[in-house]
Amino acid sequence: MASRYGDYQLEIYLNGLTGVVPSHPMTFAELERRAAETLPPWVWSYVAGGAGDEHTQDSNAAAFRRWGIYPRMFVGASERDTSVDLCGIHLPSPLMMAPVGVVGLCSQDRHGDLATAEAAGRTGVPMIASTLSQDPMEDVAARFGGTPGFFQLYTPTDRELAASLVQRAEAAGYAGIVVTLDTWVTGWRPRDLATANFPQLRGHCLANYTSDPVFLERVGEDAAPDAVVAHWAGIFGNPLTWDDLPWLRSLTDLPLIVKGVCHPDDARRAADGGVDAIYVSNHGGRQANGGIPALECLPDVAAATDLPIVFDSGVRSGSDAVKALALGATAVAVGRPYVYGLALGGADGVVHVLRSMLAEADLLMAVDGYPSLADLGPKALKDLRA
Ligand SMILES: Cc1cc2nc3c(=O)[nH]c(=O)nc-3n(C[C@H](O)[C@H](O)[C@H](O)COP(=O)(O)O)c2cc1C
Ligand SMILES: O=C(O)C(=O)c1ccccc1
Repeated sequence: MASRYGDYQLEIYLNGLTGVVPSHPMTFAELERRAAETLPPWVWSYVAGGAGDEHTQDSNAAAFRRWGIYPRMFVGASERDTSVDLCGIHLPSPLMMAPVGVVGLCSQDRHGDLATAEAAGRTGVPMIASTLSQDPMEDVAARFGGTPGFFQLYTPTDRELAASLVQRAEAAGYAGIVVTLDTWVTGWRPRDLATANFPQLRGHCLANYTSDPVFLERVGEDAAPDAVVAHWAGIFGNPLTWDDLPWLRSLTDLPLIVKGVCHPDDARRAADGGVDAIYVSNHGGRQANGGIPALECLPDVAAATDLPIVFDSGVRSGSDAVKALALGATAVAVGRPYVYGLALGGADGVVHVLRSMLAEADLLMAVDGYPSLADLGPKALKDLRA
């Protein structure tokens, strides 16, 4: 399928002829600056912050500067094919929206999950809907408008609850399950500690639990908010081991994607355990500081497995996405950038951020002579550190 993502550029310039300039930022730096001004301080610090002194978080974005994309001439890449197949699911582009637990709180009406789902429907960019949402997963899925969606599972210690959440995702039409492995306990986050702020402990973003029959059976239909939070805090995180993988696999026939895998040995073992895709991520640097930029982990994981690979952590632009694809990702997810778009402009703001990223990537493939994603491999890149 030929992509027309670059047309967003023309649309913006043509609007300019009638005096209309884009109402949302055109760079990540400006997006971040304006989101900081717009979001309530306690939401901003939670979203923007990371683990420790945020060295890993900063390194995630900086790691893209190690690589330069070779421009190739006489290619005539006038049509680009950006479509991908992810576990049998056809996607018009390799871009995805990473699961963000507090996205619900990032729009003025506190229904940011629904606005994000609407943006998925308008762009064809899939949303990976977090377990931690302001609206139940069924209501989120109802807004996908034909774009496939994924459900991200935080595996609770209560196995029946885990099974119930996955069954609900299947019934609601989600196309795949993403199990996050790196966050069964919260990392050391100085910004949140300094403000003694943790949104879920204040009762936010627990709609998937309070709408779940198993959870309600445990706490009682009329449980007080404090009792809900206390029960949630008690069952939220399950420190899974390899022995749990057969059980996880048995929960669903949908594609199973494991998120947070950064070591090639873990990728091999997960593949042996029957998962359908590996999601390379260090949670945007929110969980462990002193780590490795996620992009640096990507080539080794890609070399270790034939499974499709989803990548996130530090992607801030279309050229970042192209580099991750060249280093072995099948699909690339963004976190904070679309959340900031949501904060500034609701669903329209998310659509703007996604279309801008897609347009930049598409035009880069045109200018640099890469007509399809298959043309983007390690040879498209120069290691500027070597
Ligand atoms: C505020 C916030 C909340 C997040 N919540 C979740 C979550 O609920 N589940 C999950 O798997 N990852 C969660 N993540 C991690 C993202 O899925 C993703 O790995 C990360 O944001 C990617 O890095 P980036 O923000 O640099 O693009 C969250 C990230 C942020 C910023
Ligand atoms: O904030 C996060 O990154 C996140 O996903 C999370 C959710 C619940 C508990 C701890 C971390």
